[in-house]
Amino acid sequence: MSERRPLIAGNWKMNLNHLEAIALTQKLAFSLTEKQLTAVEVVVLPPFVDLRSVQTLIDADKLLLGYGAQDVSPFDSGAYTGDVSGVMLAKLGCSYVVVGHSERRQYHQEDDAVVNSKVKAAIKHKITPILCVGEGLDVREAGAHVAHTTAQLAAALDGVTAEQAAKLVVAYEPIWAIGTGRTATPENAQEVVAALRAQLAELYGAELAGATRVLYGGSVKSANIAGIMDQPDVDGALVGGASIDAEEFARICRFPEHVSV
Ligand SMILES: O=C[C@H](O)COP(=O)(O)O
Repeated sequence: MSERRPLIAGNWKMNLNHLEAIALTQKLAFSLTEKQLTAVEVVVLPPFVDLRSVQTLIDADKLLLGYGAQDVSPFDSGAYTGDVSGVMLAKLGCSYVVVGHSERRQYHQEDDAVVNSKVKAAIKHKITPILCVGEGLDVREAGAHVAHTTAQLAAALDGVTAEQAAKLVVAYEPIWAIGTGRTATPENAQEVVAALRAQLAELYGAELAGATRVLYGGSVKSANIAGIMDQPDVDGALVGGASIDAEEFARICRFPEHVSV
């Protein structure tokens, strides 16, 4: 495993109301020891309407859990019905925000330019973007997955300086593996994650690339996390479906043997 601190982030997607969010957060906190939560950074990414409840619980009980949002507006304020700004997320203490998720790209027509503007909005408000890239099955079958994902990464970071990119987290999520139960093999994940790191090195130099955490996402479960984490360039996971089951998510977060107690 690399020296980069592993990060396991649970993207709840459009699941759980604020009461269910409180129950899940409590259960998760009680399922993991301080040692485990120190060795591995564990972050929850609830829907917007749950954020205040999750924040209140984590702050009041000083839980060793991070939290963030699933989306951010490119705008700071104004007549943008339905948007939630980085200003608002920062006020709620969010440390992370997912940007460029394939579900946003697919269902909300977010193209590279929109993703780029959201990355910049997050950085402006000192919220770490978890920048998602990933290829569809057609691209994978055509053997163009590395070119596709590295191009997505470069486009999302257009105009972002090395200083601004210093805390960036990247997530490789092959679309064909999301919610399908069809996980990429650890070798599939390593190939693309290593290429993304090489792209970061090209953009910002080897030091920043070596310090940036790159996650894998797509049907991650307790049964496959160890093989994925064994890959030298994979620093953690962005977990969807399995993250709304507290026990299963805790098992995923306990993956390294040395923090199994
Ligand atoms: O953001 C998380 C990913 O889309 C993975 O979702 P999944 O674990 O349900 O496949």
